[in-house]
Amino acid sequence: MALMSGTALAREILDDAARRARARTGRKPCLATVLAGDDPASVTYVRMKQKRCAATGIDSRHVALPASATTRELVAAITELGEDEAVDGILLQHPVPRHIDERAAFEAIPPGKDVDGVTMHSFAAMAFGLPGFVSCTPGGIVRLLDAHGVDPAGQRAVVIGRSPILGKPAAMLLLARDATVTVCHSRTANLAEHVRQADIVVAAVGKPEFVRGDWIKPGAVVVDAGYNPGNVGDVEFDQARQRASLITPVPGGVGPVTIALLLEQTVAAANGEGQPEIVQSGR
Ligand SMILES: Nc1nc(=O)c2c([nH]1)NC[C@@H]1CN(c3ccc(C(=O)N[C@@H](CCC(=O)O)C(=O)O)cc3)C=[N+]21
Repeated sequence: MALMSGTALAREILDDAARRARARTGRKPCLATVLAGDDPASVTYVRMKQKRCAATGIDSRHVALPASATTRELVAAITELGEDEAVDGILLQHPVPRHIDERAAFEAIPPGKDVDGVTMHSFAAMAFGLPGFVSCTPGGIVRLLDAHGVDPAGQRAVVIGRSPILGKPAAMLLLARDATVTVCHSRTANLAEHVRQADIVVAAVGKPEFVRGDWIKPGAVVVDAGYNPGNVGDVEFDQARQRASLITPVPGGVGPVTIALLLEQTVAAANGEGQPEIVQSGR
């Protein structure tokens, strides 16, 4: 078993982003973070993102809305950031309070500022293999595989979880890399049987140690994208590591790479790169 560490890769991505910040504009890029409510885990995650911005030469601006904010109020706040020329990227922290229409809020982010890759535009571009911003955790997973010499082409990949910003886009990106992708979820029958067949396992359920170590096929590559309180992943790490050829630790695996991608895409947005293009057939 070898560890698929994310800290070194994140460092590389961030160093590169820091070097390219200001390249075109002469000013620092700016990431706006938006948080509705005061969920303690979300507050911590947003703070981590802001700290990483500061260390990378990226300005950040924070918009805090009360948990009682309406969909209209959240959409209005995001629309304003979208129109603000000083803002290059917008991150709306997920999850939002239950009464808010999260999809409507995400769609208020203009595609060119969707550095978190959460809009329908970004998802479609990702699914069609067109230029655009990728969802940060799924993008980070593919970068981790690349950095460790894992080519998904022709491999059986099992993604556990189908959330709009994690499992589903992760499946699309693995498909784009020619993996044979199975998406498992809460209604999947015989989950263990699916996982036992997998050359690459991506765990994105959000349940601590939900994926049992003895489900892992010997030699498989295991990516744990679970964020649970207390820094516990979705995979039973100690048991899984005895079977896996490569496995991401938690912490120090997918998490740091996720944030690195967010900042990389913020710099790209500021430099006018990754700007989604409308593709016309010309026919
Ligand atoms: N719109 C949106 N985009 C997101 O990307 C998003 C989100 N909402 N909501 C919540 C999840 C969670 N998330 C994490 C990112 C990095 C770490 C991370 O770097 N964790 C450190 C540990 C941190 C610690 O020590 O507490 C690690 O894994 O090494 C964790 C969690 C992004 N998310």
